[in-house]
Amino acid sequence: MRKISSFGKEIAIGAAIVLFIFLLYVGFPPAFMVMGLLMFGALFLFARQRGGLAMGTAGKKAAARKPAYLTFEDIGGQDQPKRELTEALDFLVHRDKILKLGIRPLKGILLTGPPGTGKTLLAKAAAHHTHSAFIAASGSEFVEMYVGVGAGRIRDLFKEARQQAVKLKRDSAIVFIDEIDGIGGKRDGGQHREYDQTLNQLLTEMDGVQGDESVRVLLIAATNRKELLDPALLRPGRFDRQIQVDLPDKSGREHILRLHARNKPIDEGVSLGKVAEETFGFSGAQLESVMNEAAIYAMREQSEKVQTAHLTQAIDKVMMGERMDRETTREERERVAIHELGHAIVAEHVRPGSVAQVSLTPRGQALGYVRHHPQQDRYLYTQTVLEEQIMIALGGAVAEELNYGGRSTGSRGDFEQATSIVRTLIESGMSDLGIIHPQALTQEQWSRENEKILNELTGKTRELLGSKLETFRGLLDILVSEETLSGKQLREILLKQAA
Ligand SMILES: Nc1ncnc2c1ncn2[C@@H]1O[C@H](COP(=O)(O)OP(=O)(O)OP(=O)(O)O)[C@@H](O)[C@H]1O
Ligand SMILES: [Zn+2]
Repeated sequence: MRKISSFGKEIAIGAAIVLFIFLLYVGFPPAFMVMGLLMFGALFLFARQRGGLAMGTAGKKAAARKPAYLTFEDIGGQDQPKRELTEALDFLVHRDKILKLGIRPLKGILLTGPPGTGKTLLAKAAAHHTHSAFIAASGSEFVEMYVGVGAGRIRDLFKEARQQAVKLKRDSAIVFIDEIDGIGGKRDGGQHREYDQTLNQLLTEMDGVQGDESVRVLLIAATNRKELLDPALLRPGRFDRQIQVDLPDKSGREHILRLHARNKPIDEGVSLGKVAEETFGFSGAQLESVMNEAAIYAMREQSEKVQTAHLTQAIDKVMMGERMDRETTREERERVAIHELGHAIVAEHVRPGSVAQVSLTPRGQALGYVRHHPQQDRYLYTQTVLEEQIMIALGGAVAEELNYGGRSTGSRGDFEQATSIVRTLIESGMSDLGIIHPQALTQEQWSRENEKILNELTGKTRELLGSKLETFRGLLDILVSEETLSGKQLREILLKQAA
């Protein structure tokens, strides 16, 4: 919350306390105490409202978020992004040195990666690290119908950042814009002017032509769809640094869980390392939910500590999302469709002609499925074949992640399948461990290798599907309305898109 609103709140609280003391002092009957309480409430609301009204539109949502006080130590995992970010920030910290050497000052840092991985946290920590003022907004706040409004808001945002820095006696400010693709997406020919103006204003602010050099403004932006960004934004002098923020690996997950367990009584029997193992593919935000939900389960059972069972329940709940025995909505069907298309597109890519049908009809536990042409029984599998199978299995979750930023329960069976193929790879000596006796492998070695292989193949799958996001749209419409898509249809559309 910014100065103005906390100031108002202080007045309100102060006034209420004075009133209370007064009432106590004169010994009024209880009815007056009730009145005092009511007045306290009214004053409090008034102060809040005043604080809100006094804020600019662009800054309002930003100010509703938490303040910037957060350090890199409060962020779990993400060692590489943290390192890259602090290196980049040195340019801001050692400003004089940089100027002396004639190095072009850093204008922007782009954080890319799936939602909930801590991009916002990194930006806040960056502000703390560089003693900068911090102001945040989301790209979606600038999308307006009227020409010039979005551009004006960008101008206000940067102005506000500079003013705040002056007020806090800082010589730099960090502006954080989440979902930058909302403003800086590719301009394809027919785009209307409003959009161009907003982006142009952003570029102008980044170039810093307004000359007030007493405060340096650094833009940190985040997106989970970098491929949609206008190339103008990616030119040197704009986002000079691009930092990939991925889903946390196992040790990262454990670190994040630990951070979110800090304020909770955890039973000695709980192994957060185990929880980390069971949450492959979870984002930091999902892990935070797991800890929170577990504490809620503990409370419900009137347990004083969070126990393993609570955590297990919480993992299930977070995986399931909101979905619980009710009819599927269009939204859900779209999600299932995206998931199944992920499997199908990877399958067609690694084994052309192999998909027989993609269907959204629930079958058994699954809400959708991909049917493959029967393959000849194989007795020998090469490493490539096994890796392709793993990629097909991962395709569903990766497609969801690329299109929605998160995963769902739908992928649980897929991960089990992927893991069991990984086991085959390792046990037949096709992993980096070489030829080993399976029994000689410790649990730790096993899961490290498993994680490594899965991460690598997830990356490959992501690359493959990431280049086909357009195709998803077209296929999605057909699949959701028809509920099935034949292998032939799929191949035709894939070919057309590739042409
Ligand atoms: N690395 C992490 N360490 C600790 N907590 C994390 C981490 N990543 C995410 N979280 C938790 O998830 C919440 C959301 O993270 P954050 O807003 O930084 O994600 P984001 O990458 O900016 O996502 P989005 O793109 O959806 O805005 C945080 O407030 C925090 O509770
Ligand atoms: Zn699946």
